Amino acid sequence: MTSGFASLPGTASFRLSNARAPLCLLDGASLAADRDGLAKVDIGVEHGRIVSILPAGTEPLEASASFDLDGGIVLPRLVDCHVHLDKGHIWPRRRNPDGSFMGALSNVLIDREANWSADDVRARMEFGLRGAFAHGTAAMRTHLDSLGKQIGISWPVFAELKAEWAGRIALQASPLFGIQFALEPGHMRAVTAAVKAHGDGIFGCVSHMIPELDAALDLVFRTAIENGFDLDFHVDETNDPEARSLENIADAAIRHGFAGKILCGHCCSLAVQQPDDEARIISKVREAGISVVSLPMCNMYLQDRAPGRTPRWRGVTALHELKAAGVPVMIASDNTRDPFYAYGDLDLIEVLREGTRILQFDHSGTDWANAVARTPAAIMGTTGAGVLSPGGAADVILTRARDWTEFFARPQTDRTVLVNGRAIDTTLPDHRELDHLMGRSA
Ligand SMILES: Nc1ccnc(=O)[nH]1
Repeated sequence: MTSGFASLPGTASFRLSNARAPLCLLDGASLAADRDGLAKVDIGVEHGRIVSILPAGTEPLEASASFDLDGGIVLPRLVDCHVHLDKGHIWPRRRNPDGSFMGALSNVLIDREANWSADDVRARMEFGLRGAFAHGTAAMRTHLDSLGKQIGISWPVFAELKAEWAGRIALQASPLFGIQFALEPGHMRAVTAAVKAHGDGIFGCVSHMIPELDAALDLVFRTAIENGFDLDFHVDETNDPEARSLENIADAAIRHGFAGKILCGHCCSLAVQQPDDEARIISKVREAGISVVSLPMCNMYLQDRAPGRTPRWRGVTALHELKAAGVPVMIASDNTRDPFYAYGDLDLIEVLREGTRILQFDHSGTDWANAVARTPAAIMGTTGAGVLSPGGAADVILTRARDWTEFFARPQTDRTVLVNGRAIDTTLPDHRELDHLMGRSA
């Protein structure tokens, strides 16, 4: 058992004193922030809930019932709105031979066909959930590969895990398949039935520039409207400027007067458009009420890769421009140790650190913590997650870092994670636990 650097009072009521918290993630308090956008606060906890957030030093402390953060940053537990738990950790048995997008797609397909039984999917998803929980994740949306026989395997496993993990991680799923399959009525019926039986009212697919794109999008939007689904798309994950399916999605949303939420992931090729095209597409995205999640670690891994050539592009979408236009923007983990991304551990502090470097969040405002907290919580409808608010659960990540440079300089592996006011075990699952599924021995 490890629970990080902080040893909290064992009482039902205590105070987290002299903490720094991002002002953008504090609700219900009027506070001043420093130049990093951090406010010095004392957080009162009673019976697992936050009862007060006051400027540090407002009320005298009883030393016995407080933990002094000594200026350390605290965050709410975080929200990961785009992951692939069903693919996670297959790398040892099915690598990506060249690190390319096509290499990822074809090797996942081979592994899925050969190995993705209910037991296999369950063990790997559970491994991912255990790590994410230990790192301090409160809510997560996973995509589930939804083609053929896999629909009947992965969705029931997902539903079981969602029930088992309720109260620890709020889990959602969205289906994943190439949009060409939207043209097959039998496929759409099967996926719709799986979402209705096991899902969370979220439907989606991967949009490509197929000739029938608009007709296929109409089928997807009609399915969503008939069933009251929100939508979640994988969009334009390529450096080909001809890939503008984001615009087709925005047009379809406007054409259908779609009232649900739409989350578009990746949108890489938006960053390689001519300025006029980029501005037009962003303005339609805004008008259509679409939110965008960038996946910086996976995008940098897969994009702009060619043998013997040094990459010149970071692979990420035009996230600053989208944000400036008023589009809700987020970042998330995406894949973990599978052919789409060889690394990763569902640690949103890593994602925020890498996102800060890859997307240069620094020098561009102090509210980027929203991108792994408040904004994805709103998109996922997980009320209360991703913010620190009086009345809310005392779900808090405690760190020793006093400003963003200390925070991002180190991986914060000594963090303490509170769930309902109690420190959880932050020991990570051992990769060896999956050896029996990988045909591997130590
Ligand atoms: N980046 C990704 C695209 C499609 N599927 C994945 O698992 N990951």
